[in-house]
Amino acid sequence: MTQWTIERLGRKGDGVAVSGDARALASLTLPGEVIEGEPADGRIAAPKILTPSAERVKPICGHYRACGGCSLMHASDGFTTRWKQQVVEAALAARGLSAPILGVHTSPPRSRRRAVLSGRRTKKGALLGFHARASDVIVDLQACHVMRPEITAALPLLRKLVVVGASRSAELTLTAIHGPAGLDVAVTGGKPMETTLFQTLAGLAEEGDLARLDWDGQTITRRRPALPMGRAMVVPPPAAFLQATADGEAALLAAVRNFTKGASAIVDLFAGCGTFTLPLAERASVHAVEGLAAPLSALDTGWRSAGSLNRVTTQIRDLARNPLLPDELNRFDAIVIDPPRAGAEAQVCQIAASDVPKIAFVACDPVNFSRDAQILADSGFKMTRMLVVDQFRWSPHVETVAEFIRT
Ligand SMILES: C[S@@+](CC[C@H](N)C(=O)[O-])C[C@H]1O[C@@H](n2cnc3c(N)ncnc32)[C@H](O)[C@@H]1O
Repeated sequence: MTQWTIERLGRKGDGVAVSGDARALASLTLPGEVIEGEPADGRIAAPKILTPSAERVKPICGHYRACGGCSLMHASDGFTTRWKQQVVEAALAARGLSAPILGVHTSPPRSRRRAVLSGRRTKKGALLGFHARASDVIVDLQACHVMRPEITAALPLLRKLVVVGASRSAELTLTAIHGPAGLDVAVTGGKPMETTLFQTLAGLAEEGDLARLDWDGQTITRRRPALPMGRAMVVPPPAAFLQATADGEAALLAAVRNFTKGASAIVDLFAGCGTFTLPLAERASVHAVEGLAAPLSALDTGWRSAGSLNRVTTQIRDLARNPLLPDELNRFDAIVIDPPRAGAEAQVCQIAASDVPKIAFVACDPVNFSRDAQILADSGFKMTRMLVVDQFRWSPHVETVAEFIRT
């Protein structure tokens, strides 16, 4: 058997194992550990740990070895916090950038309010859970330490949905969101709706006391699954993007409020359902721009029913193909931008050419964020401070919110 030493963790949390000139990835390992194993396709699937790291802890979840939902549960919280901060610092340093990091905000266990699960029918019933590591096999989940307990408690009900609604070959995607009204479940990839299936689904929605059940676009609403966004209440479209934990959202929002302090006209780019727009409208007018019509419509309805907020306007626009131009941006005194993982290169180039004095930049991919940050730095913006936010505890994901000020 070959012995390897783990040099560091790669971006997806796997150990980079080194033996002489050879390199391979080894899951569930930590830097400095000596392991034994043979690689296949560049990966040591089941490494034997010969010298464990002092940062190694016993994973608290019985599914951990198999389930791909988590990949850093074998590391101490202190290690993971430092590692996530280093991931951000290294991505920035690769572009010659740095900024004071105000801290790392980590969401507590069992706080994930939005979970995307996979389901498949079997001869005996159904499999429901996350995929196994680097595999399309579903690990049947009985317990979970990341999701809110209300979602975990609903797993038997969700499994029933898979049994009645999945055809043998297809895999269902079930998005479960927990909010003040209860559970909001959206299923895609299911059998086509017909009368008997509708009656069964309505019965299951009642049995599980679901607030809403959406089946490939057909919706059973028992209660409106409204979520607070500042003083407004918003009913997001089924399976809508939301910040993964309420606690992480609060940390991001506090930073966004702080970084846009004093602005009276704000543009919120990639606005979604209004996570930032509606709270910011308590003290400024906000123009919300987003590529999808449904979340913007939910945002607008939430703003209208809240009543007492400043003016909010909305615009559906593809900001990758058709970014807001400098002339359009210059009527605002602050920009909030929260793009998807790919970042916002096209939009950031236009911001760089504008006169807007400050930006609150929320990002979920440190490498793409660093590319965009460099464009801003090259055009005279200074990255003055940032916060690292870890809403995906025990996973390699890391988010940031940064302040940019034009110098
Ligand atoms: C990371 S989410 C942020 C949403 C919102 N700021 C929030 O915190 O809930 C990114 C948003 O960008 C939108 N989006 C993705 N690609 C887009 C594009 N090319 N143009 C405009 N919006 C886009 C998505 O629909 C999604 O709402």
